[in-house]
Amino acid sequence: MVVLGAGSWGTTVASLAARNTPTLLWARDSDTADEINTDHRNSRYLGDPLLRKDLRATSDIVEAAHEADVLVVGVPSHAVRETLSEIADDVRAWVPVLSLAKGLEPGTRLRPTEVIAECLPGHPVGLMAGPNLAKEIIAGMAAATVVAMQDERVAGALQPLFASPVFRVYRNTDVLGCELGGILKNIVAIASGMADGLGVGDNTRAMVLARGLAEMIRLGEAMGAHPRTFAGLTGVGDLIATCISPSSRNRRVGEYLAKGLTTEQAVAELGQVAEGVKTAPTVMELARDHDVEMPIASEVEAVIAGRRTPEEAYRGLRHVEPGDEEDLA
Ligand SMILES: NC(=O)c1ccc[n+]([C@@H]2O[C@H](COP(=O)([O-])OP(=O)(O)OC[C@H]3O[C@@H](n4cnc5c(N)ncnc54)[C@H](O)[C@@H]3O)[C@@H](O)[C@H]2O)c1
Ligand SMILES: O=P(O)(O)OC[C@H](O)CO
Repeated sequence: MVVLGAGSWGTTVASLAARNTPTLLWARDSDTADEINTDHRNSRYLGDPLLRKDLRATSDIVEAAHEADVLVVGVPSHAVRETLSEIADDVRAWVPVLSLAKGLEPGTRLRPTEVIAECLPGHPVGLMAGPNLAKEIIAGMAAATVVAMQDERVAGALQPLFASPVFRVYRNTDVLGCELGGILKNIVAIASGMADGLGVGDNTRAMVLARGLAEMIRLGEAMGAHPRTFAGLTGVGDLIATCISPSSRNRRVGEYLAKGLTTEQAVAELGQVAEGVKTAPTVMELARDHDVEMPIASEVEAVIAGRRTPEEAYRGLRHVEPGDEEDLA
């Protein structure tokens, strides 16, 4: 297996896979690749935990592409096209490709699996998503994930490559629903972080999660996803993990914004990717296209763009007329 992107999640997934199959991780910078090969650590992104000793790393992306019998794309959404365009002619035909990214491509509004399908036509494409905070998984804590792919036979062959006694790998054929769950929960997590930063209380936080989920289902259904998918690991599961975890980068961005940092300052303070920041405006474009109301996402987008403070956003949400709770569509 080859994993592209040696950030927190790409490295963690590569280390999980190395337990089951020979795995090569591509890192953009050679220092990271050297550290993984010699110290079996990625201190910049994961701190001290040891990676599998049999995980190999390289900073040569073409070498990595040639070796791939399964290709896992672990770079952030905005970098998927640029990364794959470097190796489009080097990946063997029919190699399955799995995305780990939880954002939308700015400009095109495409999901990572759609970008992959454009860059590598003819390959079976899917994704892996779920409540998967890298720091917990690399520390050996138990978790579950979902491999989503239209071709169940290929998905079934991929499941055991990532599994361990403490990492359960499910499968799902609703690629759109699973991918949207991972993308949309990041925006709700920013709202949840703002709630934490403002000290608004747990009832409000729970309301944000529940009504945020309603927005996710509304947009998902309008785009053609199965609403039931949002009740699973990639929907409510990932939403809960991201909204409550102190280590979630998206939640932390919300907290920094509530403490008065600008978006630029919050992102700089984080030093890692928080996909919800770049994805929120694109999600609002999709909501308008599909004529779907997403008041929480709309307020988050306004705060990120600097048009509102977090206090004003929460005050604004109080003016949303509460309708029939069951009317998700
Ligand atoms: N960290 C997690 O717990 C976690 C869990 C599940 C999914 N994800 C998703 O995985 C994706 C990657 O996130 P991460 O947490 O590993 O991010 P990260 O911030 O830890 O690392 C980002 C990685 O991407 C690389 N990168 C950044 N810009 C690039 C570019 N233009 N071209 C090539 N490479 C580039 C960096 O060098 C780094 O290796 C995101 O979409 C994220 O939402 C993360
Ligand atoms: O740290 P975050 O906010 O990018 O979230 C990481 C994962 O998506 C949680 O499943």
